[in-house]
Amino acid sequence: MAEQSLPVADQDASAEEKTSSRPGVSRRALLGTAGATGLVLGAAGGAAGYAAAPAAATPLTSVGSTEVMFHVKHQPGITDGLQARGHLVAFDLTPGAGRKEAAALLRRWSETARRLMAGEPSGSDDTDVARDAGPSSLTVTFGFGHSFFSRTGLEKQRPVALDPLPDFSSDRLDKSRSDGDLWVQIGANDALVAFHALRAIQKDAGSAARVRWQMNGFNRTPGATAHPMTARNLMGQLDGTRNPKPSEPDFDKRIFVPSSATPSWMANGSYAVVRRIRMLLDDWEKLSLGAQEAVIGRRKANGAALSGGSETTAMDLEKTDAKGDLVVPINAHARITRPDQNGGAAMLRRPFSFHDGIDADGVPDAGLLFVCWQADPLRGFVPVQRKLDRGDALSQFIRHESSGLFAVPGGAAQGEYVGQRLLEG
Ligand SMILES: C=CC1=C(C)c2cc3[nH]c(cc4nc(cc5[nH]c(cc1n2)c(C)c5CCC(=O)O)C(CCC(=O)O)=C4C)c(C)c3C=C
Ligand SMILES: [Fe+2]
Repeated sequence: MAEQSLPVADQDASAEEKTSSRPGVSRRALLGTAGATGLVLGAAGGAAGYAAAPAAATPLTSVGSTEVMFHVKHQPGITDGLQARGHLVAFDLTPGAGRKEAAALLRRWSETARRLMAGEPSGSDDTDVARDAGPSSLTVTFGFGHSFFSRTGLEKQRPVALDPLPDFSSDRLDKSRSDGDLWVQIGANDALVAFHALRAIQKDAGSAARVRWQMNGFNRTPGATAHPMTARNLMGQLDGTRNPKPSEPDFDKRIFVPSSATPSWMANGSYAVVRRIRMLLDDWEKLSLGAQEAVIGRRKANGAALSGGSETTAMDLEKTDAKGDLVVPINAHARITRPDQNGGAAMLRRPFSFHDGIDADGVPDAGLLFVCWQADPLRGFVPVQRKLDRGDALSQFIRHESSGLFAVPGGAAQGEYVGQRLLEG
């Protein structure tokens, strides 16, 4: 079976350098031995953690002790495994705030993210909400929206790839919950750790920026299953099976901006497309199992293609049944989204599910916070969404309600803040 939608430490050789379970215990060792319930005494609770903590540090499992590094080549939160809790927040700079204020904000945010990802308090005014929980695989990721560049007088530095996405006929977008000058993605395997980071990031914004929209999501808790599995979405499908893997030779080329790219501040960065996609669950749940499987082209139980085999068996696009009909229908979602059906277009999907209660008309406000990563949206999300727009069996069960496109620069080097090369270049 594929890993939890995204490759975790065991699949991604470089992940070992990006995560650690202190003290001196690698994440891989923990997963392989004690697993998610393995105790790590004193991790993140001692000298490196809450400085004012009592002498006896809280024992942590590997879930709590796992730390994702902040100073890495690509920002955290892109290739890391799906986290149990997530917050997506867009900010607009306040009137009067420009490049100088934005630079100071990114400097503050980067320092807060570094500290919290290491399991340290955010500062002297820390609220203690994340006390005892360790870093819990917290990641904080920062991006810039199209409007950021005119607000800060940096139009010449705006990448062409950040041009607004085209309109899609199936879009039902709420502009107030779309776009934004700045975007922050927070993920953690502990809900309190994620909330704590969200509050710290919001407080850091001070008078420089205010929240434009916020969305909250979740995934299965890592460690809930004995072996890592591809995650399920709220329609019950295994979602993420065919995500590109870091071990594949063209992974970096597909997902990350090359170091030689222009503008140079985007070297090693990526572009995030964010869509709040409502699932029309009342309609979906009325379908028979067979009809649901035909919509996707894969089995619900194990994610295998309808042409046979297991989750990882290649889909046979030509296979027909006794009547001569294609066993993977021509409009099946998993058929028409494939790179080989879209001129090679590929993306790394790293979503969170959401559930914001029940609407006035009694239907669940639930679905997918679809976040996908690519080196260029015109060779990733755009052609695939155009194809889906023309005839995806899934389209009558979903509704795209908001949209954002953000330029996410490469990771900050030691002593640097995220976006410094843009803001001070
Ligand atoms: C434009 C990109 C995509 C949108 C929007 C999208 C929405 C969406 N997808 C599912 C469920 C599944 N998607 C699956 C595969 C899949 N989907 C996309 C792209 C978009 N999906 C791609 C590129 C792929 C992989 C294609 C391939 O390479 O084979 C699957 C099958 C399992 C898997 O590979 O992940 C499911 C299930 C939902 C529910 C949804 C909107 C709510
Ligand atoms: Fe999909």
